[in-house]
Amino acid sequence: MQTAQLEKKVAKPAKLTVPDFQVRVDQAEPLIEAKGLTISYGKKIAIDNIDLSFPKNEITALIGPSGCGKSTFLRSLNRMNDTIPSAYHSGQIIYEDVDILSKEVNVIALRKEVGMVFQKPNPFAKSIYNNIVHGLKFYKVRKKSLLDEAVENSLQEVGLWDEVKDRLHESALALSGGQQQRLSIARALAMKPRVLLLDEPTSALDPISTAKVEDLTMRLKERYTIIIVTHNMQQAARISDNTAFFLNGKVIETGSTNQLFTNPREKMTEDYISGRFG
Ligand SMILES: Nc1ncnc2c1ncn2[C@@H]1O[C@H](COP(=O)(O)OP(=O)(O)OP(=O)(O)O)[C@@H](O)[C@H]1O
Repeated sequence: MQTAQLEKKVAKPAKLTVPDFQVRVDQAEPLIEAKGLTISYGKKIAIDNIDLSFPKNEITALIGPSGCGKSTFLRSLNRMNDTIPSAYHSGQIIYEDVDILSKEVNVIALRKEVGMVFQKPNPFAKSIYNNIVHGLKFYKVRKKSLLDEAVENSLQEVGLWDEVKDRLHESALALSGGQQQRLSIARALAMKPRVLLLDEPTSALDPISTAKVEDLTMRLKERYTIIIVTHNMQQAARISDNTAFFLNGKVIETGSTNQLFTNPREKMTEDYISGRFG
């Protein structure tokens, strides 16, 4: 009942109506799809006419050498590039039959659906509790029982609840780096997104914390569609279902992770995954 109330409250914010992403299209494959996407920063083309789709409830890894456009592409999926004045795009990204790059799209509603976690853990300088409820309060969720429930559920989801339940009102900045990154994921999950974008989420973490975040990511795909940028090819091979290899702003090859790593179609993919460049 409480969860239903929470969903209702989060799903229907008073001012967010265009477009209504709450309409669920079950079994629609792919969930999100770039079509002829080009992104430039001024005259510099960072993403060059890419077509790429992301199956629902699967993990897709974006790999490629530094500067090939992986983060630019990832950020376009929830319109984070909007904050960069020189960024310009053409093409489409289709989600729920809507081109999310369209000017009419409500970007705040989009970012609730398509959550993002960054390379460095970035908890707010607030308590653990207030980190989790930050987005919900923005959506005018005020009832304490709903907020409490969201905090417990999302911390349980990332395996942090038992570690922090006795210090929810202490600063999130006192957590370890690995815990902070799981808190960042929990904060995104509290908004009940459908898609989770992870931009090198373990590159600042030690091996044990990395393993925890990898295990968590694999568990989360039951409920979320996950797109992860990683420089760590073992990580891509361990956790992803699909991999896209980027080079110079283009997707050179995409396919199942198993196929791409064991039997790449393209010579450039083979050279990259075997460490000949990058
Ligand atoms: N804000 C920006 N302004 C101008 N150019 C940018 C900006 N962000 C990225 N670029 C350029 O766009 C290209 C793609 O960068 P991007 O960060 O997307 O690559 P990446 O593959 O994610 O790299 P890395 O693996 O090093 O993070 C690079 O040439 C980069 O210098």
